[in-house]
Amino acid sequence: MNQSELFSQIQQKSSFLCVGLDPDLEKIPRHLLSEKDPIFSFCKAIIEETADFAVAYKPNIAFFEALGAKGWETLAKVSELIPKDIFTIADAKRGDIGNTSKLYAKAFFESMDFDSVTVAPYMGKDSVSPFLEFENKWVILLALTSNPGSMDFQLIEDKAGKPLYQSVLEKSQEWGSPQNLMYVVGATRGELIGEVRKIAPDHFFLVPGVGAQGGSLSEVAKFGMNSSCGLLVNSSRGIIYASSERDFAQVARKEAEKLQLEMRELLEKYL
Ligand SMILES: O=c1ccn([C@@H]2O[C@H](COP(=O)(O)O)[C@@H](O)[C@H]2O)c(=O)[nH]1
Repeated sequence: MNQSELFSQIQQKSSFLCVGLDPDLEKIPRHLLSEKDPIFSFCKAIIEETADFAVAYKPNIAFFEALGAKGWETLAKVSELIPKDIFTIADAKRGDIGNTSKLYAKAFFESMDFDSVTVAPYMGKDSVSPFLEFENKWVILLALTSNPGSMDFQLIEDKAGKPLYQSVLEKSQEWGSPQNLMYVVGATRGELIGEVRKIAPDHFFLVPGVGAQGGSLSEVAKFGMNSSCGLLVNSSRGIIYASSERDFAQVARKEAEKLQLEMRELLEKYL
């Protein structure tokens, strides 16, 4: 999916919601545990109920690979289930020497047909470029993450007072373009989202951290939206674990709809 197709989905659905699929056997409703593949049944129900409001799904690979070979099979089945007009993100946070990154890219873009994969910038250009070589696929580079530990490295300033995350944004724009490179920017970072937007005016941001991590959707829109929206705002636990009972999928639908209604207003306000 290219940038204008993504923007057109956002306009059609009046939504920039990404539903995060973080299925944990210890958290999914107990009645599903008797099913042949409880994680698949859980994700299927969530996707079916939330697809009207979502423009992206983000399976976090950790929750699947923790289950071994079976988890990878489930991930493949789940990714095939996502409607084709909805953007898919493999949240895998990969990146290694070029030779190895090439195989990570093949895993997510060829063996499975994800539109994008999250990548860590730490190993530099040759670790990121192999992902960028795939046509019509996206790298989503970690820039300013939502967790408290982002302070440890990302906010450290160089001698000129420039924080590391800003160097990541500037340097990486030499590797990819707004057509194949997005950035992870945490919803918990408040006004700093505006600083990121100044450095990367045309790139899409994947913004995790609303809901369970306490980030504010209205602040994200205020500081981060551009003329093509430029935002995919993720909520995982706030949607998928809103109920742990038999009604979990219907309650997830209500939570997704609530976010979409807020997003509709924000799109009307800022676009
Ligand atoms: O900076 C980051 C990067 C990735 N994540 C991931 O997004 C979801 C957030 O889940 P919630 O339940 O909505 O908090 C999860 O998969 C994280 O691994 C992030 O939170 N922050």
